[in-house]
Amino acid sequence: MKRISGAVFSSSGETIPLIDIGPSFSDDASAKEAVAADIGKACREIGFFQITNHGISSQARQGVMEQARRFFHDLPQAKKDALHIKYSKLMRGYEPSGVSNVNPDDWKGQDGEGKETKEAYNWGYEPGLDATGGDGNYVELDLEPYPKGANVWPSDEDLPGLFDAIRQYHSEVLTLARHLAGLFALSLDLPESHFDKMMTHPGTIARLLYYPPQKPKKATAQDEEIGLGAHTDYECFTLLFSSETPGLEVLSPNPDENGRPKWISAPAHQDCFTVNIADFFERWTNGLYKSTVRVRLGRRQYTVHRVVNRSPDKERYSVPFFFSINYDEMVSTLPTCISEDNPSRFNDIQAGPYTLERLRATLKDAADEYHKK
Ligand SMILES: O=C(O)CCC(=O)C(=O)O
Ligand SMILES: [Fe+2]
Repeated sequence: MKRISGAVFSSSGETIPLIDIGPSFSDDASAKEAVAADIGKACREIGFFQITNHGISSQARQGVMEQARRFFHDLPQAKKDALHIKYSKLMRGYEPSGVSNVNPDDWKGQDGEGKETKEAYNWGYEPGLDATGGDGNYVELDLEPYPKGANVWPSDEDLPGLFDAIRQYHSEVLTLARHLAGLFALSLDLPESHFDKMMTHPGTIARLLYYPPQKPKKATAQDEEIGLGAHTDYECFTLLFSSETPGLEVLSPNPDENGRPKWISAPAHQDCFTVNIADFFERWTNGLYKSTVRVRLGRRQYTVHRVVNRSPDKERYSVPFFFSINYDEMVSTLPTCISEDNPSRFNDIQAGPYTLERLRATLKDAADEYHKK
């Protein structure tokens, strides 16, 4: 066992490490290297960690949480329905429960009904959400240039202040994500600036998520209600902020004493962000950094994280931010992750088309018809 920044870290990955990234903002190269080393270790072992002293203002955090509550509670259903993702070919806007399942197994036996209870509101990068203003070359997931972004926002009359709160949150978190990308580079024996040229107009999808409290369980019910099924994320890494109702669960690399999957509940601290590695980065690092711990049991394969709001009376809200590089960027396996003994296991991939394909796979057939047109 090793203690990292106050958190108990077990080498078998039984807890989610907590890393104080404050020292990484100093000019002291060795302090930066030390934080990068802690991050690298967490990424190789479990692919999840939490960060404190991240620099995101409490105004940005509280502001976006307040807007999440207002979006799901105060906006009339008809106004939400007018923003339905079915009107957006990039799945921007309002996603009622039942429209998508991140785990395709969850469609089965549901008579076409989705199993997940979450509701979402999705948006993506636009230059106005980036503190740098972008480089003028943004292209979307489908590689089309949308100078103003493909987003669909509620009107300022319906939800005054929502756009401003989201703009502040998105731009602060994007600045942090670029900083973290530098630490990831250091942790992989690359210069800190290695990713800079690839994140001048980076794909960044974010969403407000709402998980209702658990309904009383029927005697006949087999399963608990799932907020968001077992899945991995698709991009480079995710930065998650949530309300204080816990719900995020991460699959342990070790099964429980009966050989069943063991889920670790992620603490929901108001001053922490949870960071996890996603599939694009796992491929890019030749599998060195884990987006997924897979446990095979019978015919089912369990993947790395899910959300179950177990509270009978408290709602959970969260705001994940999925960080990608520029969507038009094509990447080959990072040079420091390959050697003669460990050649690249993955083909070159382009960030936008890869992510779009993964997103579309979460939609049920009816919605697919629309989006695949
Ligand atoms: O809401 C959460 O806690 C996690 C959300 C998540 O895993 C996702 O949106 O991919
Ligand atoms: Fe996720």
